[in-house]
Amino acid sequence: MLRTTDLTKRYGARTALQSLSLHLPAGQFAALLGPNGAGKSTLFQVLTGLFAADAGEVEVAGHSLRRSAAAALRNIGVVFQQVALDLDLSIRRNLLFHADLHGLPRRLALERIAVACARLNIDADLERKVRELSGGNRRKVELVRAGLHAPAVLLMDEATVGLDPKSRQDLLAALVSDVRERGLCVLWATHRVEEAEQADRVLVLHQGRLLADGTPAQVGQELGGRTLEAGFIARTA
Ligand SMILES: Nc1ncnc2c1ncn2[C@@H]1O[C@H](COP(=O)(O)OP(=O)(O)OP(=O)(O)O)[C@@H](O)[C@H]1O
Repeated sequence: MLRTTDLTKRYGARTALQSLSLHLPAGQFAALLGPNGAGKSTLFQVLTGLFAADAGEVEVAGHSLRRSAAAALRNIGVVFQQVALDLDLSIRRNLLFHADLHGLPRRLALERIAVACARLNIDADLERKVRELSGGNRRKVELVRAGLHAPAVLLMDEATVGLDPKSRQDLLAALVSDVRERGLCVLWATHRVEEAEQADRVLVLHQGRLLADGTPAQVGQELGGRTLEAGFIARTA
């Protein structure tokens, strides 16, 4: 579903991604675990076409990002670290704007907005301006927006920042059901080991390279720790 082959990205003399090759199938919830500066955001910027890679290939749902960018990008939903909503528009207007960009029929868009907002408990606030919402609820609007065009691949960069424990749990439950029922492929960038432990698979990124790849238990062992956290800290500190 999502494949990178020998992906390399440099900023001047600094190499942020070094020959990174990954394959994530449909129906998998993968955590991209890396310390600050590992290259997680850079990978997302390359995957979403914001930056061109210096070398290597990206394929999304069978479409090459280089040769068929529009088709590849149609299959990606993304939540970046920074909030990117129009603060002076209501939740509904922000979401409809995104739906229009993707050419979603209005009735379908309204239906998906209603269902997704109810799932994350922000349906009572649909007409409120985003400026009036708490940081956590703004985050939820971004999450709804990322999934509105039903992408095959969802990229989440530190998606739970600002969410309280209950909201974090709701979000994870909603994602897991999309992964299991709809075959969604999720790549969840985080530096929180406890979040990575809930994923089907953990990819550990360090200094732009893949350090370990497997189930949370396998990766803990591969990194030589008694737990995933111990191994992660020992090898990336
Ligand atoms: N625009 C830029 N110009 C120069 N160097 C950059 C730029 N963006 C990132 N870097 C460098 O590239 C490397 C990877 O950074 P990146 O932001 O991708 O890491 P990250 O894993 O997302 O980190 P964090 O968890 O802190 O967000 C770091 O060494 C960073 O300093």
